[in-house]
Amino acid sequence: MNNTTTALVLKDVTLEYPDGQNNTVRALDNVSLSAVRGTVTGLAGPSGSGKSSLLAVAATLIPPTSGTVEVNGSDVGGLDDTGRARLRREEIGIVFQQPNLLPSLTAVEQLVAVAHLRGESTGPAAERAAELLGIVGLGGQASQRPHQLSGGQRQRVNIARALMGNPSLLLVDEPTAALDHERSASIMKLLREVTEEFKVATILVTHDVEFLPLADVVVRMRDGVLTHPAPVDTP
Ligand SMILES: Nc1ncnc2c1ncn2[C@@H]1O[C@H](COP(=O)(O)OP(=O)(O)OP(=O)(O)O)[C@@H](O)[C@H]1O
Repeated sequence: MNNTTTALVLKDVTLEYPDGQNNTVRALDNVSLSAVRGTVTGLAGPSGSGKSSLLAVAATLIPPTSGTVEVNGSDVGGLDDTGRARLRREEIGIVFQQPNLLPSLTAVEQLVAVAHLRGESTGPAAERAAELLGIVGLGGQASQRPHQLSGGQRQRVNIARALMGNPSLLLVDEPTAALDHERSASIMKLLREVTEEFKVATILVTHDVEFLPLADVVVRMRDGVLTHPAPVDTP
């Protein structure tokens, strides 16, 4: 691990998808963006503007058509599949809209399963998992399975799970889409707190402009083009 303070650098990233008719759809158009550890970057923009595509490229799940992606100092373009998978495991936490927890596992087991994938042994992993669940406010729910948790609690498990690998970059896609206002506000507050506590660079895609002021930087997308940092109170 390089431990740079800038966890993500996208330089002139363009992403084109085939449209199925010998043409392409340009989802990202010359996007340049960097994200610093300990800060939240809010990413807003209308449906279809390219926000999920940007997260997928940053997550190293989709290679860009052109441009470069650096995660914690490593040039992703120079890595093979194994190298990218390792980088993802070691540097990137992902929180999707739906928590996608495994129905048969307890909250603590959801987190320990991630550690097992990284080759860690159960004892220290269970200790770290319990600590993380405490931090996200679920100290008393460690033995509960997803169906015994509320939507907000499930999203908290999801966030704790994403932090389990000690990432430098946390990519969060519409984390409150399925939650009521009060739960949304507390999830956003939690994301702010863990960003500072774990010194992750958080990129937060949200439709909910009400929560954008909690971001340190707000960027907006339109038609694949990034509108560069705007004041957080810009409507
Ligand atoms: N797998 C794909 N194949 C072809 N086109 C795609 C694919 N995924 C996305 N697109 C297109 O790329 C553009 C950007 O889509 P993207 O999902 O990144 O936008 P978004 O801002 O995340 O939208 P939303 O807010 O609705 O999730 C859109 O025109 C979309 O139709």
